[in-house]
Amino acid sequence: MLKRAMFRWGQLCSRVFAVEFDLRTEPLYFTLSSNTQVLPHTHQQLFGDEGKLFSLHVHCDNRTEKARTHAEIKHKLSVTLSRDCDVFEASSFIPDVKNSVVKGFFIRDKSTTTLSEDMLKTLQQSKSVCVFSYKREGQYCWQELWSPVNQVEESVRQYITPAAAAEHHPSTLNIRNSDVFYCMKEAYEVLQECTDIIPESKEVLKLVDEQLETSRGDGFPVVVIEGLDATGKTTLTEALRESLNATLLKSPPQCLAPFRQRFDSEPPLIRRAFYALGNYITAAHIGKESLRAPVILDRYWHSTAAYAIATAVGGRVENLPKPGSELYQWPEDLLKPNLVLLLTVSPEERLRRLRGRGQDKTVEEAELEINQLFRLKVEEAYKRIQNPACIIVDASPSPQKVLQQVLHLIRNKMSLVNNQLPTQQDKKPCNPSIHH
Ligand SMILES: Nc1ncnc2c1ncn2[C@@H]1O[C@H](COP(=O)(O)OP(=O)(O)O)[C@@H](O)[C@H]1O
Ligand SMILES: Nc1ccn([C@@H]2O[C@H](COP(=O)(O)OP(=O)(O)O)[C@@H](O)[C@H]2O)c(=O)n1
Repeated sequence: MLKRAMFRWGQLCSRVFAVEFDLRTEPLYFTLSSNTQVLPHTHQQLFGDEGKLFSLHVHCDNRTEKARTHAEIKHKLSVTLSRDCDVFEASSFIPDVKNSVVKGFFIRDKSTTTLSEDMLKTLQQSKSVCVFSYKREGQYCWQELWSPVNQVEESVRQYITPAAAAEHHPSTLNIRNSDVFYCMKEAYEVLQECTDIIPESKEVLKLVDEQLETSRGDGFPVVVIEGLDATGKTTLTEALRESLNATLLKSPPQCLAPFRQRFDSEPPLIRRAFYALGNYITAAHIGKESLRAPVILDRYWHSTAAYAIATAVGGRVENLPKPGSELYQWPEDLLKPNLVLLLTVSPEERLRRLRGRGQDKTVEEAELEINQLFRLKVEEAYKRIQNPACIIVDASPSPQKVLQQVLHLIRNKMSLVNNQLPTQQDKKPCNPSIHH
């Protein structure tokens, strides 16, 4: 059974394994070979230490089950293992082949307890988890299928062989349709697959279905304000609404608010599909509202994609998909805004504003505070998104100055596309049911 499962990933020897040993450096890459290979210093750091070494990989055909199993294991490892255990994100992939990644973890257990073995034993009973152990012999190290009783049928000893860095970081290979969705159908299908395990999915899909096809003609301008938490989006969007007599919308829309907490606790595949669908509901609202007034949007697809990419991509900013990658392309079926503005402030000013506000942050935002790398990746991903790209706005001056600067940008842009900004009297009666 174990052996069969293993080969369902494709030939093991054509795969590269990556262990995120130190998030500030490249992952450690290795392949498997039947020949012995002296490990270089870099790999000795991982394999050369004392302790028991294991890796486990989640590989099942059902993507929602796979995503949930991976998240459950991650949680279990973090709450159960002792302090003497190091757990690293690990994956196996075929270089530069999309969707070839099998995600998992590498465990280095220096404790004298059997906690990790006990847990692996339980996990291994699941048909979707494959566990390897690593043994050292002088300067060599080999991998074999792990069994608690050392009785794995046909277990083959495969020597660890260092491999060159992949051109595309493995975590970028599975982004499309797992973390970022480029058409509504793909995100919709994910929630359809979860209706049994997450009953709220049905309600979300119903809300999506209720939105009519939207096509936007030559309505009023649509301006998106993006940025990390506490960069001043709420302050600015409110001020713009006043100044331009505009309609203020958000993504995710208010109608999804009751479901947000539920989906925020789900693994990325499901969580990101939820936010992706939120954009399509907001798009339908934009279509209607922009016929009668300018629309200001507090977050839209740039946020969905930038946060998803930055979370999916491990380690350094250099690991992000390269500028120009198709992963930064706006979905073809999602209504495009006329202008996207990215508010930026220095990390120090942002922290000052966060503290001043003193309110609860989402887990992700709390992570931003301690995780400079993540913050840098979100901002960089924002800047790489194309068609429409965002214009960067320095949001460190006073609210009034930021507003003036942004009004200037909007007026410039609108005179270029020949779009009129309305006067107070121009605003047409609104449909209160879609006011957010
Ligand atoms: N231009 C500004 N200068 C100084 N403080 C600001 C400015 N804009 C917003 N703030 C303050 O920073 C905090 C976060 O602003 P907010 O508009 O809520 O950000 P966001 O909606 O992006 O999370 C609030 O306390 C707000 O009063
Ligand atoms: N259009 C959007 C908006 C938010 N999001 C997600 O929601 C989180 C931020 O939302 P938030 O409500 O905490 O942001 P603020 O409006 O409080 O700054 C991000 O972490 C994104 O993962 C998204 O994916 N797409």
